[in-house]
Amino acid sequence: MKSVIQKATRIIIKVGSSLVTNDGRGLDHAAIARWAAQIAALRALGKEVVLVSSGAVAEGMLRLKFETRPTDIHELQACAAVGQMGLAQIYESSFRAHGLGTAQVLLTHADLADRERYLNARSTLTTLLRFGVVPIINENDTVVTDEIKFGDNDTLGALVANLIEADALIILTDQHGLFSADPRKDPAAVLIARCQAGDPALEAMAGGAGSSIGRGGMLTKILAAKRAAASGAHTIIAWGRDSDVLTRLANGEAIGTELSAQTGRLTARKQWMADHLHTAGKVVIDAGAVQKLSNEGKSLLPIGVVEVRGEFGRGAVITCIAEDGRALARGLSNYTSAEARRIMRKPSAEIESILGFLEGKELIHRDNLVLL
Ligand SMILES: Nc1ncnc2c1ncn2[C@@H]1O[C@H](COP(=O)(O)OP(=O)(O)O)[C@@H](O)[C@H]1O
Ligand SMILES: N[C@@H](CCC(=O)OP(=O)(O)O)C(=O)O
Repeated sequence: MKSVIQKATRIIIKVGSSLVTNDGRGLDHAAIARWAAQIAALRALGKEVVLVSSGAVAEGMLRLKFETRPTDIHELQACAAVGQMGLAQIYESSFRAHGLGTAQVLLTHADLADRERYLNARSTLTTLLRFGVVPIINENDTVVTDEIKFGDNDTLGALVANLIEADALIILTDQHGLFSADPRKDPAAVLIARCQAGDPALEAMAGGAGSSIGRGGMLTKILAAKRAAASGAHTIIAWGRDSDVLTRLANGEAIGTELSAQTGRLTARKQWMADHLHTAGKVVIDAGAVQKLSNEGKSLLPIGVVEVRGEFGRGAVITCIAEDGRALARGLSNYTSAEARRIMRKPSAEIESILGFLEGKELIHRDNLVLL
């Protein structure tokens, strides 16, 4: 049977500060070169990869000659800004050696909390993947304060997995995976090879960060796996210093800890939509569209829409109703209510000339549609 990583086509890989900066001694060029080579190999297998990299603060501290982590938020932010330049430079040159381009994406909490910005972040990331570029993500530390920080990149990695509906999240760290207790403190601790993401028993095993370099520790990794599982992504926690860790995973080797998601990607999305009680708007669809949706499992095209009710934005959950008022389905709209009114009853080939752009030839794609 194929492993989670063999099956995955879209993978988020998160690397922690201690790995990236050689425990705070400075950017680990050799390790970064090895990850770049392995990610190039994953891409050659047809997999899309997004890298979430920590290390800006640790690298900036070194460059600005801080012996200990500053407590002043602005000094920390200055470190992050300086260190991020180092990260961008080393990733760009390491991937370039394999003919791959990189793109820097710095995100804040506000970017993912606001629907419009969330959708923009999603479109940009998927566009970068389409261009064959490797997005390198970090938190935009220079503009966030403590209260609105993701705080740790394990959480950010999981949110990115949710954002672009990745199949898997690989968290590389300085331990071989999740142990029954913190191995730095308990020599009898044993590696947990497989478990279910979200199992509350795991939280009791995980402690905080093992060094002053890392932020999250194991608990944030366990919680990240739970969050990733909500959109159907499986998580692997593995030892990032293993020189072939990513290729071994891609070859189906069972290394590290696998935290499996209980629901598949599509099911998770459809469940989320089914749970959405308050929908922003409604579209009335004709008999032909009712047939396509209910009996043929097809997408909803604008041509089958006869009326748009309420106001909604792109990406809103809307309800599809038949002309007799029966609610039939719920789904994510590719267009705003105003745009939907302009393209309803029109063939999809005309969308671009009417609106000046094309978000999709469907008003609701069938992957984003759940029948009621
Ligand atoms: N149950 C556990 N299993 C493995 N590591 C644990 C556990 N509990 C706490 N840890 C600690 O978590 C550390 C990894 O987290 P962290 O230092 O934040 O790394 P990273 O920079 O990779 O995010 C390990 O070095 C380890 O000491
Ligand atoms: N944005 C911060 C990341 C902090 C962080 O989450 O560190 P880690 O626990 O090592 O993944 C930085 O680049 O320094």
